[in-house]
Amino acid sequence: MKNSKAIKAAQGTDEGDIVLSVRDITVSLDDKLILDKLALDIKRGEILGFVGASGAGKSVLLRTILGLLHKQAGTIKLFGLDLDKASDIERLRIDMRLGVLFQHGALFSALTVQENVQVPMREYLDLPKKLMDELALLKIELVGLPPDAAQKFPSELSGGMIKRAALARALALDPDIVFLDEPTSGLDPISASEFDELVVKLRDTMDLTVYMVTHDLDTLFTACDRVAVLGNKKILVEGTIDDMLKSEEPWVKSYFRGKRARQLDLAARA
Ligand SMILES: Nc1ncnc2c1ncn2[C@@H]1O[C@H](COP(=O)(O)OP(=O)(O)OP(=O)(O)O)[C@@H](O)[C@H]1O
Repeated sequence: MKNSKAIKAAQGTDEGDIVLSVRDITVSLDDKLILDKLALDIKRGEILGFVGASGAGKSVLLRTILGLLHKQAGTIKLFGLDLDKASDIERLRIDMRLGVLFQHGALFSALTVQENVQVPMREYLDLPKKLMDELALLKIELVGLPPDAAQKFPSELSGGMIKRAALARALALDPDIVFLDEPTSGLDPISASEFDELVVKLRDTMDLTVYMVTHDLDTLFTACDRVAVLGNKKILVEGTIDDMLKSEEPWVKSYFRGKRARQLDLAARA
């Protein structure tokens, strides 16, 4: 366990500590059932790693939580509020407390890094340009990018810098929870591990809650407090890495006790 916030996150069962609560979510796309009465909670201050086989429905769940896909049944509560019952203004306030880093960074290629970071500010806030410029520079610095990255276009950045710029944009409104969709995919192992360290540091300093879809075993072993595994349209298993290592569920067993995972486990315990 990484720090006192993570310990608190692991202990907290109080309703107020649950940032996101998903119950009995059912989603069908093109008449194909993708998620079937799925349930999941994420507690304040924790880093939840979300894994599952390719095509299991991780992105579908994320997009459903964010309101980008329609669900057939179930409830999604963010900060204790049922999204189906939220008024427009409540929904807007909730949206302002969420940050999202989509797969592949998804920066606007025609905008500089600074302008990309300012997109959520322009969407939700009415701030003078000078203040927005200062805020964007603060976020750019926060994610470890040099100040001269602000005026660069995404095509001028390395893969690791693109992820950091996308993270800066996700943090633009000082969110309470960030959703990261495979943030380390495509990065070399050193950049990936630096990105993981950054996420942990931001969680510790900004009191963030992190929901991270990932295939990256390094990330799961080193950065995540808890892991949830999606399979058979539901959460198959959830718990700590130790719980994953003890699980007899076949997919979980082969994923977490395969050769590569065993090497990482030994390294983490050394
Ligand atoms: N908009 C859509 N319309 C129809 N089917 C879709 C749509 N989006 C996803 N699907 C289907 O839903 C299933 C789950 O896809 P999803 O992208 O959520 O998987 P995933 O677990 O995120 O996979 P990966 O790890 O490869 O990113 C797949 O069978 C996919 O083809």
